[in-house]
Amino acid sequence: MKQNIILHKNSKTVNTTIQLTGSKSECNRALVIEALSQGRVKVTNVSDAADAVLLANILRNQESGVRNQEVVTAADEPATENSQLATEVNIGPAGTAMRFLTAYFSLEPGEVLLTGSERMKQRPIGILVDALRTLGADITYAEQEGYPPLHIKGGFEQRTDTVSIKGNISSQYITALLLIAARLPQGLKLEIEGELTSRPYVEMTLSMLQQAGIQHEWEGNTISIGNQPFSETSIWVEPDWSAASYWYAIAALSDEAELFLPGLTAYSLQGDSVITEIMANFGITSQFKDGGVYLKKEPKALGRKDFNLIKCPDLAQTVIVVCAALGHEATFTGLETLKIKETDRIAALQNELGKMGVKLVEKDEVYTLDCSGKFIPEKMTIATYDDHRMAMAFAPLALVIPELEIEDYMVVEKSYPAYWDDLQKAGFSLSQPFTKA
Ligand SMILES: O=C(O)C1=C[C@@H](OP(=O)(O)O)[C@@H](O)[C@H](O)C1
Ligand SMILES: C=C(OP(=O)(O)O)C(=O)O
Repeated sequence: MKQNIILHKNSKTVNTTIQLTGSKSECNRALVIEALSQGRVKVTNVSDAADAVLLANILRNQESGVRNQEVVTAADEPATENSQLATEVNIGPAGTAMRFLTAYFSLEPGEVLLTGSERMKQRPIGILVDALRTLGADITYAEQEGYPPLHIKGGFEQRTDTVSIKGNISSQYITALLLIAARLPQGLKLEIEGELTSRPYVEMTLSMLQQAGIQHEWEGNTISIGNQPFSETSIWVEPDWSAASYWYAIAALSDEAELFLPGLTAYSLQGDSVITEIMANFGITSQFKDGGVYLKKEPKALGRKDFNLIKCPDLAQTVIVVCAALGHEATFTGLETLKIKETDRIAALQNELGKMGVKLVEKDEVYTLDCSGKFIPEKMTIATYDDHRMAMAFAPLALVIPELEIEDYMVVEKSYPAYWDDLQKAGFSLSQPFTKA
């Protein structure tokens, strides 16, 4: 059952140490690499993020041939005595896992019906399916053309080594293909058409493959990976910088803040570590020492007004909510992909910021905050739209709004299950709303 939570924060001071769980993005890549490496690569510091835990269960249970799921017949192929049975794999709301597994199950022998939550069935996957079909994969749509669920008959014979793919919809399609590339008999030459969105995520993939012994070349718009073996190695998953962004937001909305986040380094594979630069504009200093990062709030006039978030879309809600709370009328670009994430994040932000009189106005793909009608309500209830980042990005508003209610608070489990416990540790008080019997 979906439940709400009410947040209060009396003092505007925070001073604590928060140990963040492993990065969902790094962990999901590492798990796929581990599975593809046939026992050579081991993942350590597996994330507590529900999406990563689910992916680990699916991939690590495969040897038994069970994949931890019920065996069903694919919807587009009624059961007959001769038809093969497909194993149903349900990845819920995990977009990254959906995309990575589409490539993975195309490669590995076996038949799978890969499905997810209702929202997952609205998140496009046609670009990836087309690319895999060009390579030779056998994938059919079990419901709507271009969207999950997918019926995948694995173990395809490779037809070509060269595939062209649009870069501006989701980098996850590109990562999915790169992850399996070294196991393709002919390797892969991936030509990226047009602009590449979320580029640091592709760089993260290539770096992690390199850690596992897989070499690549990236020349112009083409990434090439030859058929090659994985090395014996272990991959340690760094703490999650996207999760760290909520602590930067908390610091930005506090009067005094001193926080220590162990395990985070300046040389992260995660593009979201750019939160250190973004939040420097809000007076938050980041000092890397003792194997982690110290955040400190320093008095500073708000400067920067333009934020291009094309490389770090998961920071959009964090940064936009902080700007709204501070009445900082900034403009944002690079937000095009937000409409196909866990929810339409643009619409969700517009609705929820509207509850404090702030507008997020779009013109020619430039989004501007209009704070002219901004007010601070005594109580505000935030809808979260099955999106963990809506809950986590709005919670810091408890530092400015006396009573903040967050709907369906358990949604944070997707990437940061300990979020509410950590807020309590930082001095936020949490209570369940009174519900009539
Ligand atoms: O590869 C990844 O781990 C991710 C890539 C990004 O998606 P897009 O490439 O679709 O923007 C990001 O939003 C998502 O949370 C994680
Ligand atoms: C977009 C996200 O995740 P995914 O695409 O993996 O569902 C996210 O974590 O913000």
